[in-house]
Amino acid sequence: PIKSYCALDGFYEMYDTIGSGGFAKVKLGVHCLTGEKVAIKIMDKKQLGDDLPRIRLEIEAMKSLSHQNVCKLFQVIETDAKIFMILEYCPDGELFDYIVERDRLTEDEARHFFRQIVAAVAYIHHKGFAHRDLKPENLLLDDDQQLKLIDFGLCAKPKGGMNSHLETCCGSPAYAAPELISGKCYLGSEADIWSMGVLLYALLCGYLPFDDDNIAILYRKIQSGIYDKPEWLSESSMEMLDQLLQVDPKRRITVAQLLHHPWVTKDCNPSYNVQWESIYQTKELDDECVTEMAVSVGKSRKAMHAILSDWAYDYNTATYLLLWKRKQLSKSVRLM
Ligand SMILES: CN(C)C[C@H]1CC[C@H](N2C(=O)N(C)Cc3cnc4ccc(-c5cc(Cl)c(O)c(Cl)c5)nc4c32)CC1
Repeated sequence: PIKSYCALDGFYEMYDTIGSGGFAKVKLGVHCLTGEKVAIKIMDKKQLGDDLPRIRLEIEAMKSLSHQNVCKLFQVIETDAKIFMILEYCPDGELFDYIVERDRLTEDEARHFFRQIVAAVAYIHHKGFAHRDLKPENLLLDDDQQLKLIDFGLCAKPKGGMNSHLETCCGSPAYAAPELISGKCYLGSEADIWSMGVLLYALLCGYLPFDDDNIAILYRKIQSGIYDKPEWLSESSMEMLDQLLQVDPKRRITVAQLLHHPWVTKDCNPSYNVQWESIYQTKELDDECVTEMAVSVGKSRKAMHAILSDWAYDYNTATYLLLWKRKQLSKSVRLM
C-alpha cells in the first residue's frame, strides 16, 4: 500500500489511482476489518470551490439509495481539506469501454444490461430522484456482469416530487432529451427515459443515434428525433428504441411501462418483473453481522444494534455493509 491519508490510517489501506473524473481522484482501497476492496473518491475542498454543494447533494442522494444496480456508498470521511467517499468497488470498469472493446453488443447482451439499467432507474425514480446524466461512462461493471449506476452529482430531487418540473439544462449533450435542450421546463423522469433510449442505441449499435461536433447541429438532430436504423436491428429492437426516443415527452414510454415491456422481459419466466425492488432491506439489520461486529469490539449486540441503526456512514456503517455484502456472496461473515 502507498502512504495513505492519516484520516484513513488503520481503517483503509490505499493503493493506486484507478481513475479520475473532473475534480475527483478515485483510488483502490482495502477496508482493513473485512479485507474487502473499495473505491475511494478523494476530493479537495478548495479545488471543488462552488462545486461543493454538488458533492453534498451526491452524498445525501447516495446515502438514501441501496440497490443492487446502484453503486453503494459505504462511508464519508471529511477533514478540513478533503472529502473521502468510500464506494463499492467495480473491478470491470465502465460499460463504455466494454462496448468499445466489442464494437457493439448482441441483442441478448444489450437486453441483459438494459434490464439492469431499467431496474436502477425505476428504483431511483421511486425514491424521488432523477439522475439526469445517464450514459455508459456512468455505468460500471462489477465482477459478475452486474451494472452499478454512479455519479449522482447532477441528480435532482424535485421539491414537489417526481411530477414537478425542472429547469436546469445539464448532463451530456448527446444524451440530453429534446425538451431539456430547448430550455423548456421538463420532468426529470421523462428526460432520464430519453437518455436510456440513447444508451440502448449505443449498446445495440456501438455509436450514438444523434452526433455532431457542432453543438447547434447536434441539437437540431436531437430535436428532429430522426436517427439511423442499421440493418442488424430487429423489428422489436427498433420498436423499443422508437418508444424511448419519442421527441414529445408525453408520448414517450414511462419507466413503469418499461418494467414489463416484452422487449425488456423477453426470455424471462412470466412472473419475472424487472428487479427494480432493492434487495437491501436497509430497515432491519442482519443479526449475524451485528453479532460479529459486537463480538469484535466487545460490545453487547443491543449496543451495536443501536449504533448501526443511526446509519452514520462512519466506519461502523462501512463495516456492516461490507460484511453484509460478503454474506450475500455467501462468503464468511468474519472480521479480521
Ligand atoms: C469519468 N467518470 C465521471 C469518473 C470515473 C472515475 C473513475 C471510476 N472508476 C474507474 O474508472 N475504474 C477503471 C475503476 C473503478 C472501480 N470502481 C469504481 C467504483 C466507484 C466509482 C465512482 C466514481 C465516481 Cl467519480 C463517482 O462519483 C461514484 Cl458515485 C463512483 N468509480 C470506480 C472506478 C469510473 C468513473
